[in-house]
Amino acid sequence: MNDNEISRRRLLGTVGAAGVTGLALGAAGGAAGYAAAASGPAAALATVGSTTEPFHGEHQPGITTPMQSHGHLAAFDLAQGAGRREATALMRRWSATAARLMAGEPTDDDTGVALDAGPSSLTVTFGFGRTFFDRTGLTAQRPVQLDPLPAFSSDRLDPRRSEGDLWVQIGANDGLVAFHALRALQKAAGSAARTRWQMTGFNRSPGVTARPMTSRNLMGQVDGTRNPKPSDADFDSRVFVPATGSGAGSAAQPAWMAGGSYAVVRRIRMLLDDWDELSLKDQERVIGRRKSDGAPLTGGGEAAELDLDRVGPDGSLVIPADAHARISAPEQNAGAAMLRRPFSYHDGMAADGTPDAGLLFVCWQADPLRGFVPVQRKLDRGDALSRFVRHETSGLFAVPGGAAEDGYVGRRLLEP
Ligand SMILES: C=CC1=C(C)c2cc3[nH]c(cc4nc(cc5[nH]c(cc1n2)c(C)c5CCC(=O)O)C(CCC(=O)O)=C4C)c(C)c3C=C
Ligand SMILES: [Fe+2]
Repeated sequence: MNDNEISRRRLLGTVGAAGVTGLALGAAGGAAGYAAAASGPAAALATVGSTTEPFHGEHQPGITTPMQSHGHLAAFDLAQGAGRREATALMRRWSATAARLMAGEPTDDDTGVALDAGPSSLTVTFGFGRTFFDRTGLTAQRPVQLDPLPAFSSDRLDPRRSEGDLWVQIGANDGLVAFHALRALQKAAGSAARTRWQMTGFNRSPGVTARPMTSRNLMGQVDGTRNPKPSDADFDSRVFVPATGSGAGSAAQPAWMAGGSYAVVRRIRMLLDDWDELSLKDQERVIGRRKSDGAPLTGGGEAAELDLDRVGPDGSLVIPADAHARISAPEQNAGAAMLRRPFSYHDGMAADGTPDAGLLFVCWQADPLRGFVPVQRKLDRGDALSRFVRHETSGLFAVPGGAAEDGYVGRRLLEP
C-alpha cells in the first residue's frame, strides 16, 4: 500500500464527518468553501459518493448506467509509429486504471484530486474509431458498422473536433472525481496516444428533485422520455451486438464485438437566444410535447402514447407534421431506435455573443444503420427543431463488450 493509498483510505473514513462539519460551517458562517478535517469517528459516505458501478462484465459501464451529473468525452489518436503492440499495452493500462478508479482506489501515481471522495458512480467507457483499425493493421477486423456516417445537409462539422482513433467517455456524480479520471487516463496514455479533442458536460445532480424524474436539456425540455428501457423485451437487441455477431436485418458483425455497442457522438449547439424568443406554445409545437411535464400535446401524462393522427378543431394536426417527437418516433422510422444518453455543455459565449451551449448527444445502438442514421436522415429533411440547433462535431465509435476480471477492454480484437 503506497502513501496515496493510505491517505485515501484514511480520508475516505473521515469524509462523512468532514462533510457534516462543512454543512455546519456553511450554515453558521457562510460559504467559505472550507471544512476543517474532523478527528472524531467517521460517518458513512453519502449515497452519492459511495455508489460504485462495476467495471468488469458482459457490457462496458456507462451505457445503461443512470446518467451522471458530470462527464468528459475525449478522443485520442495513436502516436506516430504506434501500432497494435502499443495499442494493446495502452488498453491494458487504461483498463487497469479505470477498474481501480471505479472501485474508489487511487492509481500508483495518483494526483490526489479525488483523494477524499468516494467512487461517486464513476464509469469509464472505451471505444475504437474507424481510423484505429488501419493504424493497428486490423483493417480486416473493422466492422462495416463503422463506415462513415452520411453527410447531412444541416451538418456544420469541425473535423478537428470529430472522430479519432480511440474514444473515452467518463461519467461521475462528482466533478473532481470525473476530472481525476480524465487526468489519470491522459497520463496513462503516455507516449502511445495524444488527446485529439475533449469536451466537458453535465446533467442534473442526484437528489435535487423531489422524486426521480426524466432529465431536462438546456432548452428546458424533458428529454429522454421515450428512450428504450432495459426492461423492454427488445432492449438488448436494439442496444447491444448479440453473441451470434449480428442482429435481425443488420450486416454481419465481427465476433469481437459481441456484447458491444456503437456510440454516435454529436456536439449539437443550441441557438438558445432564438429559441427563447419563441412563445411557450410555439416551443411546445416544435417538439410535440408540453414543456412543463413532457406530456404529448395530445394529452395524458409524460408516459402517454403520442396520438399522431389527432386533429384539432381547425382540422390541423395537434402534434404538427414537423414536430421533433413525431419525426424521431420509431413508428415513423421502420422501428429505428437508439438509447440517448447525453450530457449538456456550456463553454461560455461564442464570438457572435450567443451562448456556446447545447447537447453532447451520445446515442447507443447495436447498428447505427438501424438507429441514428435513418432517424437523423428524417430529421435532416424536416424537423422543426433544426432551426434551433447546429451539429458541430461528429464521432462514431465501436465500443466492445466489457472486460473479463482477468482481461481488458478490446482484448478479443487485439489478442484473438
Ligand atoms: C438522430 C437522433 C436525434 C437527434 C440528433 C436528436 C436531437 C435532439 N433532440 C432533442 C430533444 C428531444 N428529443 C426527443 C425525442 C427523441 N429524439 C430522438 C432522436 C434524436 N434527437 C428520438 C429517437 C426521440 C424519441 C422519439 C420517440 O421514441 O418517440 C424529445 C422528446 C422526449 C423524449 O422522448 O425524449 C425531446 C425533448 C434536442 C434538444 C436535440 C438536439 C439538441
Ligand atoms: Fe431528440
